[in-house]
Amino acid sequence: MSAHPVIVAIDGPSGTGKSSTSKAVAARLGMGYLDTGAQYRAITWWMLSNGVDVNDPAAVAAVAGKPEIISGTDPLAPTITVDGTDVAGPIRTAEVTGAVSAVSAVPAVRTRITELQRTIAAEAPAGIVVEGRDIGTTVLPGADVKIFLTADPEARAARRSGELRGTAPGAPDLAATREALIKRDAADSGRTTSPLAKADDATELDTTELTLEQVISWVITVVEDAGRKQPRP
Ligand SMILES: Nc1ncnc2c1ncn2[C@@H]1O[C@H](COP(=O)(O)OP(=O)(O)O)[C@@H](O)[C@H]1O
Ligand SMILES: Nc1ccn([C@@H]2O[C@H](COP(=O)(O)OP(=O)(O)O)[C@@H](O)[C@H]2O)c(=O)n1
Repeated sequence: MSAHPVIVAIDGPSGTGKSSTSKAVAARLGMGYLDTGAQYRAITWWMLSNGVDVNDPAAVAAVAGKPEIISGTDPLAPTITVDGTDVAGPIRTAEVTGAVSAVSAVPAVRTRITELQRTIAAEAPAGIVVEGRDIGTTVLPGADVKIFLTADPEARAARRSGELRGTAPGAPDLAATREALIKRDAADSGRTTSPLAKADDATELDTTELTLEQVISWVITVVEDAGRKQPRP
């Protein structure tokens, strides 16, 4: 369909539908999928597991190069390991969620993870959908398609809360989930190094009133249009 493998960047705050949309789009178009939040969660998990003070940026920076993080990019079965250990479950705990913004704000962490992300995207044979906070602005500024998803905080909290109730017994209630989500968004948007932001050339979609299927269809149309506009090989 195109001259080179298509690269799609999907950014936005928590609970806007980035992961669900990106996975489905990648699966239906036969592309790879990369969850960059999982990588920041993985390095955070390693810091916590090794007794590193996550609120001490110098301590985090000093060991940022140590863990080996490997992401599997099959959208039907994405994987994440740290030094060979499968951490797909442990990276979703409230402890990691509460610490990830502090760890991901450390420039040495971002440099390391950004390099990893660029290598994965460059090596994706059939193109890739990469989702996160700074993909369109910093990681892959030359992406073929850039999308910025948004949704009202109430909708985002309700979605996240429903998801946690389904997977984690004893999960926090809606108000607590909403508060934690708003706090994390503020930290992610306010940090100095590559904050959560919409790239100037990204297309924004408010998903508040849309079903997941509507969002997926819309993104697929945008990606297919971009593929058609590319020069013939
Ligand atoms: N448009 C939507 N309408 C309703 N629920 C949605 C929508 N998009 C995503 N969800 C649900 O919201 C939750 C969070 O979505 P997710 O894709 O993980 O968001 P993000 O990656 O942006 O944090 C999931 O349970 C997902 O099924
Ligand atoms: N490209 C990215 C992706 C995630 N992150 C960080 O990683 C955290 C977890 O990302 P995530 O995508 O798993 O978050 P959820 O919204 O899915 O809970 C974010 O809150 C950011 O602190 C980042 O800094 N840059």
